[in-house]
Amino acid sequence: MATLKLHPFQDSARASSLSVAISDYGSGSTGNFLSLRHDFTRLRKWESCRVVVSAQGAITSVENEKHAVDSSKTINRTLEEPKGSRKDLSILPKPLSATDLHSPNDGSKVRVAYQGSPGSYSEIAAMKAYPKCETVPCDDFEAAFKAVELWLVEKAVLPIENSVGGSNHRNYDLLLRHRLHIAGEVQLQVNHCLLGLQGVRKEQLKNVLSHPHAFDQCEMTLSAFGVMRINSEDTATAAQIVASSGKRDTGAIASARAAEIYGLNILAENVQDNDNNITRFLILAREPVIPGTDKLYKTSIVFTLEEGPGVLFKALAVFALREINLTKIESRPQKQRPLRVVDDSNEGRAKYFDYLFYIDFEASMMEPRAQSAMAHLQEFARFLRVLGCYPVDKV
Ligand SMILES: O=C(O)C(=O)C[C@]1(C(=O)O)C=C[C@@H](O)C=C1
Repeated sequence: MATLKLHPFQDSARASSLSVAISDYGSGSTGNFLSLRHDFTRLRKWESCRVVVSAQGAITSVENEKHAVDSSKTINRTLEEPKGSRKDLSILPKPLSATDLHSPNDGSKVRVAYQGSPGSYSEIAAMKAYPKCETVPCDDFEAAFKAVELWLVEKAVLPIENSVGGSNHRNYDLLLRHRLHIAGEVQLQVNHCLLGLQGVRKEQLKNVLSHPHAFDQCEMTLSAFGVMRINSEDTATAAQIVASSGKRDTGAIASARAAEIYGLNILAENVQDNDNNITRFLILAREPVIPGTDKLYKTSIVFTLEEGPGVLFKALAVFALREINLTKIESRPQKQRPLRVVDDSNEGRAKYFDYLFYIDFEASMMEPRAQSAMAHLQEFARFLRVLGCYPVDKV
């Protein structure tokens, strides 16, 4: 007997069976799949359930969990087996078949992982990129990366920068830690709404829940409003908590879609400080996009440089010399080697901080000027990786 805790990976409105992964994500093992035949149609997308499986692999009970969002990992499930019990051979990995791996080009049936709950901006971005996709909520970004790596989904969408708040640093670090490719970008106009329970007026609110980035984007509005801010995992989870708490003095900043999903009232629209509040998301995939020259392409790279005067200037010159426009530059500490010793000849040791440079430039890797710029950069970069070359998106 084993107990599994899972979230549906298929559109629960249609799912009659689920394929779930039971794996140790820490070791990066793959392919531990178990097929469950059960009618999960009453399980809503953001809910989890507890499934008890017999030694023969049959489902003996399915309990719907009351609380909508579970703090345990969405993707990382464990098989709890009582100590000393016989090994359950029926749950050994089932080989993937060609149909499991099939991913059509029209966007339908494409499964896209994102961090947060249904109604979050990341989910909205996934639906902008693949209107017919099946969106898969994940507890955190790490889980979204792993869902792609383990073939549970085809793509992951994650926010990387916002026109007002700037970069999402953690996601830059994750890009390097994992070996996924950037297969596209999504530019999304983010219009925040102030949400509350039905019949509540905005003057009644004492607390507002939301994601810290959403708070940053609504700084002036919230300061004028004088409410207590409470951080949540994402904006849609904030809306969900308000809906389930029943607290009339608590509101959320989230999308209009979140209001609809969780049955909240929109108390105010467009509460962001700047009308041009645009968040840029990256689409990650196991395979790179084969770049073309048919439309405008962007290339994202990351590199480190040797120590020396003007090295960053030289690195940037490889683009300027070829008239290649840079759209983003970001530097992040090298977590593996944050410091480098530059002089230990005198007393003490001179140490500099060691940085990684992330650059986005407007050119396709199919263009000779982009290829020669990379060859030129490689001459003095200690490390260089092309993260992806993908079509430019517009709002
Ligand atoms: O909280 C959400 O809904 C998200 O999708 C995350 C996120 C972010 O991290 O920047 C995405 C878009 C908005 O900028 C606000 C929040």
